[in-house]
Amino acid sequence: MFCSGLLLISQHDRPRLISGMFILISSFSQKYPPVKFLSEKDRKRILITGGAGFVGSHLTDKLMMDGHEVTVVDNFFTGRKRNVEHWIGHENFELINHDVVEPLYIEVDQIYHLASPASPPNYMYNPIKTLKTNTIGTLNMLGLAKRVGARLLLASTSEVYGDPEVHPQNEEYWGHVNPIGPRACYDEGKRVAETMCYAYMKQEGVEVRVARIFNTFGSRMHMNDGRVVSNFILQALQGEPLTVYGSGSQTRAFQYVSDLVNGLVSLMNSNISSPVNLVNPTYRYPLSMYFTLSKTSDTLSRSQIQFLPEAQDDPRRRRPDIRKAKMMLGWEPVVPLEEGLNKTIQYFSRELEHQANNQYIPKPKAARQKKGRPRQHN
Ligand SMILES: O=c1ccn([C@@H]2O[C@H](COP(=O)(O)OP(=O)(O)O[C@H]3OC[C@@H](O)[C@H](O)[C@H]3O)[C@@H](O)[C@H]2O)c(=O)[nH]1
Repeated sequence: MFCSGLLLISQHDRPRLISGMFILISSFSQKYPPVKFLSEKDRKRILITGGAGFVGSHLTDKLMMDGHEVTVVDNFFTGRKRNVEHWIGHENFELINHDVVEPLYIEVDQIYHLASPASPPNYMYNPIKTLKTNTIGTLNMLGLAKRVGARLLLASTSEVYGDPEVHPQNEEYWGHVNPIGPRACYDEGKRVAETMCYAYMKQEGVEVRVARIFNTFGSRMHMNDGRVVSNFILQALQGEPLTVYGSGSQTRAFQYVSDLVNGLVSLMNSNISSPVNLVNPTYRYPLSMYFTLSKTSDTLSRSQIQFLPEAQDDPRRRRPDIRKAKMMLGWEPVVPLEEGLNKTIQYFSRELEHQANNQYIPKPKAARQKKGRPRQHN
């Protein structure tokens, strides 16, 4: 049939028809990453809000490969179709362009509620929207969980501890947050999201899980993310000085994204309804991160440092206690910092190549800083 049709079309149109046939054939034979077979009893219908984002897309990969049916909902503010495009068309996968600030009516067994910008420049970009996402968005997802009897895991944050006055921070610590500062839209947004989870649990019997996620890095971070690891790597790869805010002596604990994803899945499937810290507890200063990066790559070791004014309300010390996750989930991070950084450097190198081919190289975003002249250092 195709051949006889081909005889009737012009010489000019032939290549177009042939390339159309090629797309059709290749879309039928599309290869997906390997997916386990799960029986009806074990296979869950899982919703991931923010599933096209940095963490959400890695979680999507794990749950898809484990054999579940995954629905990703994203408004694509910081998420990207590219992050999940390898699943599009798979019978277990669905991608919905939807903002959680609007209600959603679907049937699911579990909800991983990750939707929210997470890096300081992104969540400060539109603080009202960040508040709406974390409050109205969380109410909508808890309402959905209640209606369909699903379990909901909230991606909360170490930022609920604010600028901590107690070290290390275990889950009992109530935190030290400035409720009217520039970070409040996220810190307080996540704090009230936690409050909502426990109100729905107590009043409506909704099963909730709360992960307090500390600094996470890895592939699929946005080029414009603005957090320290992506900024340092991108700046170094582009031969620019690394921007250190303040003295560079603030402390943070970092984890590679695959460790976090395993922690989220363990928590969801555990019986722990109280909050759990998830991170690699080895903590570092931004400056020491620079020295680790220098050891990891020659290009990075040649970088200069530029000291800029400190970011407003930047937590001075963050030092997690993860004994609860270890004891109650049997989870602990396994990817060494250097190995994670190496993978992330490779990812950003490829991204830069890709962007260069498209003649577009976005610059990392800067944090909102205190006023004052930058200090001069070498
Ligand atoms: O270019 C930079 C970026 C950041 N920094 C500093 O590096 C430290 C870490 O900053 P990041 O922006 O990576 O991350 P933050 O710790 O401020 O916030 C993060 O915390 C935990 C997560 O849950 C949150 O999603 C994220 O907001 C801060 O002290 C910051 O001032 C720099 O010195 N230079």
